Amino acid sequence: MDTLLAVRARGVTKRFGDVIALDGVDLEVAQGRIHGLVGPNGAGKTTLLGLLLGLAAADGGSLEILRTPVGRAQAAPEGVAGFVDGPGLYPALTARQNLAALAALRGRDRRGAGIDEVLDQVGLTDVADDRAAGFSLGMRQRLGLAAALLARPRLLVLDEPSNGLDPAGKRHVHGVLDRLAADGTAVVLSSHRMDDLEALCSEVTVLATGRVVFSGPLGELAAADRELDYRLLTSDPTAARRIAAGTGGVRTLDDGPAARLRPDDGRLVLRAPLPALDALVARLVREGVAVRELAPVVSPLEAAFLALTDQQQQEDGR
Ligand SMILES: Nc1ncnc2c1ncn2[C@@H]1O[C@H](COP(=O)(O)OP(=O)(O)OP(=O)(O)O)[C@@H](O)[C@H]1O
Repeated sequence: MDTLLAVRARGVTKRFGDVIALDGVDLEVAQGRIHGLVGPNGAGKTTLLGLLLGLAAADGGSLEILRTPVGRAQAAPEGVAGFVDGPGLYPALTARQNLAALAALRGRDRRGAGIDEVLDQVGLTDVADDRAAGFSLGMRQRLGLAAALLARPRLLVLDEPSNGLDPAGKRHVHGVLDRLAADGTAVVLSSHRMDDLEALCSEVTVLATGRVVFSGPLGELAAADRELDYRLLTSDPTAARRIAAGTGGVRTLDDGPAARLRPDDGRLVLRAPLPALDALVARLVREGVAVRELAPVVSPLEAAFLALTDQQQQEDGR
């Protein structure tokens, strides 16, 4: 339903000279969703996030943010916050002073601005009076998130928010984003990490060379009928190879780039869609070959991502 959309982009284009950074991008993000933006380097993720933040204007197409049409003017509607290319901070100021300065810029009284609350939310209370200049990348990311939270956003836009975060920091930030989404805030974030996306997002948009090659629920991206590469360890590798060769839809990968995937321990590397793999396992068991290990070479999500983006880049001749 349109009324619940925080972002609605139709055919958005953005050029930098001869470079088409975004080429007819459609994007819909509903309130309360955490939407991941993924794609190879140069795919257009930062450019798109910048448009959502009002840091630049699109050259074509239409963009509605929080149900407000965004025209050529470079200003995001009230209720949008976040950062691209790392948060902008004053290194000489402490974490608390950075947030107070921001609150003052927004014309808010520092006591009523909720500075202590957002420092607590991102886990920076203990270093609130330390200068940002001494902060690690992960701490700067958290302070950037705190700055965005001060604005009480209904659309939060984050470029690589997990950059530099240790596992505990990542879990903390994920918790903050989950709670925001549960309260109805839409979050759009970019990431190169498939594990982050799987942990955080229910839906993703995959960009390649400025175009959307997939947009929808994560589960649909890792479709069951897609071919994946698997490593298979059995009690009898020779018999397993013979049986795999005789199972429709299963290919044994021994040559070319796949050879590097083959460990020297009797494991086979196979390429197959899930139904063919099921048939192979059933045949192995019937013929008395024990399956000791069967695992995808890369996660189904990563494989789907690589397949989609490779295909687009080949079509574009890149
Ligand atoms: N200010 C700019 N001037 C010129 N070209 C630009 C500018 N910003 C982006 N581009 C180009 O637009 C394309 C998309 O860049 P963008 O930074 O949006 O990609 P990205 O998906 O965020 O990449 P990465 O994963 O490396 O951050 C690239 O070809 C880039 O070189």
